[in-house]
Amino acid sequence: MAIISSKSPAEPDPGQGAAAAPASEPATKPAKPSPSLVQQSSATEPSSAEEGLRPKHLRDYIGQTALKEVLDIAIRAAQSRQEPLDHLLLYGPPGLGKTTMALILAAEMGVTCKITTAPALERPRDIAGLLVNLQPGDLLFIDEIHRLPRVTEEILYPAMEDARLDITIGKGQSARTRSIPLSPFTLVGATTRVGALTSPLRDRFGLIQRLRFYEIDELAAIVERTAQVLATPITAEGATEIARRARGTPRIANRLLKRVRDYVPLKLPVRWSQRRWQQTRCNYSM
Ligand SMILES: Nc1ncnc2c1ncn2[C@@H]1O[C@H](COP(=O)(O)OP(=O)(O)OP(=O)(O)O)[C@@H](O)[C@H]1O
Ligand SMILES: [Mg+2]
Repeated sequence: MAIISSKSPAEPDPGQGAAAAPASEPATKPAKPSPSLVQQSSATEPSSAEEGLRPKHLRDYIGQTALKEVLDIAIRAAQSRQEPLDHLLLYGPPGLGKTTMALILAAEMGVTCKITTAPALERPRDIAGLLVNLQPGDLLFIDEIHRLPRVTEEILYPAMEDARLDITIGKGQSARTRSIPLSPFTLVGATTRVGALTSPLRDRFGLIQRLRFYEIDELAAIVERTAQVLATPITAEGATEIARRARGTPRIANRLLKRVRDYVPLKLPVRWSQRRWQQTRCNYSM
């Protein structure tokens, strides 16, 4: 997976951020995170086509009933205690909604979601820079967390457990460790390979949740919702036909819907325009 990059005008030049430091430099100078390491979620500006299709609230997230129940309780408990949500590990095959759920959790908690991916956190100072810049309650989402380098992972241990960043100053016998307090935060890790996580890292997550493949009726509901977002008329039978071919995966269902949307107006133009007309009549109660 490519490193996420979203540079806003206010952000520093990538050449001056953490990513520009020499690879041998130890975690002594946590810097402002480079925009190539972190992306901030935005409810108003979808950064890609997929982004715009993501449900924004737990109530719009279709299926995964058991997961939603667990997270709903966790959210309400954290809010009543005015604490950040417990660290959460989401695992399951690609395209089932892990990133979507992380963004929803941040929205439900009313906090900022900072998104990064494990391969972007090569050096200790990459993760250190991210951690020290977190605001109280922020949600840090690390995708492909099973790919974290060992040295980065070890920095996360005290950060997750005690909201503390331990940094080593100097080398060899003169090396000293200094602790910097961090803002309390929530780490959400996502992985398709939970078995590849080390147990010290896995054990530091308060919640470990698996995403399951979706049932046909759930996928059909997702297709209907996506069709609505894309302003594409679709029948219940059509949504079910797409759902049947989606291999239990919302991303595949949405992709198939987009292909059907391209195909129908070209191959079945008359029926398409009739349906469009009916839909318009319906919308405006003509
Ligand atoms: N429960 C859901 N309800 C509605 N849409 C969903 C749901 N789950 C996933 N989607 C849609 O499927 C697409 C893929 O979801 P997402 O990117 O969250 O998957 P992922 O598990 O993070 O995949 P990967 O492992 O490849 O990173 C999104 O565009 C989202 O709109
Ligand atoms: Mg994802």
